[in-house]
Amino acid sequence: MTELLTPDLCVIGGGAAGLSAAAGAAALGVPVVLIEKARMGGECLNVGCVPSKALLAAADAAQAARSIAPFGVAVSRPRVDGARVHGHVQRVIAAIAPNDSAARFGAMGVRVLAGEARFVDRRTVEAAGFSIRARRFVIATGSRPALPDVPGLAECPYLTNETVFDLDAIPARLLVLGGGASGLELAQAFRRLGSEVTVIEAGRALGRIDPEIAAHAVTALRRDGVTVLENARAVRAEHWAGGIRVFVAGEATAREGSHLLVAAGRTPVTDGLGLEPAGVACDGSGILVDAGLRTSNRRVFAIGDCVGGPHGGDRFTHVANSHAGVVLRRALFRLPAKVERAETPTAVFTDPEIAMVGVQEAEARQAHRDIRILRWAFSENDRAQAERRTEGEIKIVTTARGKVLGAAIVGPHAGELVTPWTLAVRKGMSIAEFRDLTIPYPTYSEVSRRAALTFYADAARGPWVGRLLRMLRLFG
Ligand SMILES: Cc1cc2nc3c(=O)[nH]c(=O)nc-3n(C[C@H](O)[C@H](O)[C@H](O)COP(=O)(O)OP(=O)(O)OC[C@H]3O[C@@H](n4cnc5c(N)ncnc54)[C@H](O)[C@@H]3O)c2cc1C
Ligand SMILES: NC(=O)c1ccc[n+]([C@@H]2O[C@H](COP(=O)([O-])OP(=O)(O)OC[C@H]3O[C@@H](n4cnc5c(N)ncnc54)[C@H](O)[C@@H]3O)[C@@H](O)[C@H]2O)c1
Repeated sequence: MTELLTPDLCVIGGGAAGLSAAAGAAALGVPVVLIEKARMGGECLNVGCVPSKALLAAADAAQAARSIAPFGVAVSRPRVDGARVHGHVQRVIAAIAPNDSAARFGAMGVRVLAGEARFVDRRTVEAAGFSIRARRFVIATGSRPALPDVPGLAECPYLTNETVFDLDAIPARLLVLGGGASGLELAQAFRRLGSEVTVIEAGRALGRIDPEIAAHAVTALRRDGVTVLENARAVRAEHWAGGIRVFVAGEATAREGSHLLVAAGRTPVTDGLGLEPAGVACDGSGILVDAGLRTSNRRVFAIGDCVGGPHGGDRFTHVANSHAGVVLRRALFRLPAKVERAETPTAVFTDPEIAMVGVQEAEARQAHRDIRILRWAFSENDRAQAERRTEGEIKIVTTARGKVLGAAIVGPHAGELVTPWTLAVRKGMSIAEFRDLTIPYPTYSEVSRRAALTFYADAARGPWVGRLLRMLRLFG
């Protein structure tokens, strides 16, 4: 017989989204049940952000050793030990895992159930031998790697983000299918760890990023020795004794690799959830929600990677976290909260790093009659020169009157540098706020102020400034 639980909130999925929702509710003293069928921490901790950034850190260390001579320091050529790199990645996961553990959430007051959850009707979920009849439900079941429709691919041995971090040897020749954030981060990491890498991308690499900004990163990958094929649609894949071959439209010879990594987008996890008896609508893009993340069943919300439709598709951990905040305000406090997508920054952790927030140039030109583009190059930044990290630029989009619409940065610490611009977009701030800031010297943050100052460069040389200065001279 199943035991009945009647919490205020039942959260399905213990990844970034579900954990944030459960922790926030528990902090308010709300009775919560959290159901996770696999590993607590979900994708980000186990097979996403954390292992990929740990792998990139190892790769950057190897690259730093290779690039050390101009500093006047000599070391022998780095030797990469795949098994020890794997050990490093797993130890980073293990160091963070206690934060997401069932024990920690139990101590917060969350009732954690290990099992697969399924709706049996509009108000009841079953899992791990329990029936859960909650006031509100939050679906946070995430996404899985999509397998593109390429003949032969399904029959080939291929890696995805779910298996690539299990490798304890560096692949000799890695083919990467997909040139999005996953594909390029991992391509650069494996190249710097010693693999020969070819990226096969059907459209433009980093196609979601402002093209000028993306070009810096793609050029840097090519300089590292990664072959990046753009407008290259994979049309067939085959497995042979020597590895894997991928045929690209318009190319006579196949690309060959010892390993193939598929990083070609995501599919929401909705199967087996009982969405039909729950009265929750979904389509191929994910669970359909309103701007406040409520599904077609008013008691049920969806957050994180599983969200589809016009309010979904931003598949990032920080988006999952902010979704959780919206749902807690709506479900617990009944406040009219909604997702503010324009204020959401994104970052890609290639070297040089990329970060963006708000409206980018192409979109701003469509929406506004007159815009200003402000830039500053990292090669004009003293700290960047001192550290020999001069690749990249900051690009700010404002209205003609200087209201900040968006920012895109490619260069060292871009992911950190984007935060004041996120605030500016959120608060509708003027570029004057950056002009008037005092920033410690020498820091990378100075690129933000220097870009802002260019807004006034023409005005400073304008005739009225000269007239004003001549008039002030009359007073002594
Ligand atoms: C290689 C890679 C690198 C990434 N790097 C970054 C990055 O640097 N920064 C960033 O912001 N984002 C990054 N992301 C994206 C980020 O990992 C995801 O956006 C985020 O993890 C989504 O969180 P989620 O909670 O929605 O889903 P998930 O983390 O997938 O969690 C869903 C959980 O639900 C569970 N579940 C599913 N169905 C059921 C069920 N029926 N019953 C019970 N449990 C269930 C699953 O087991 C899973 O644990 C990266 C992704 C990849 C692939
Ligand atoms: N730094 C970060 O925040 C970070 C890092 C990695 C992943 N992520 C998230 O994870 C999600 C998945 O990333 P992703 O890179 O897999 O997806 P993506 O959708 O960003 O990129 C997939 C790429 O694969 C290409 N592609 C698809 N089918 C193809 C084919 N047959 N031949 C050639 N190319 C093909 C697409 O054109 C696309 O450019 C993204 O939503 C992203 O938000 C975030």
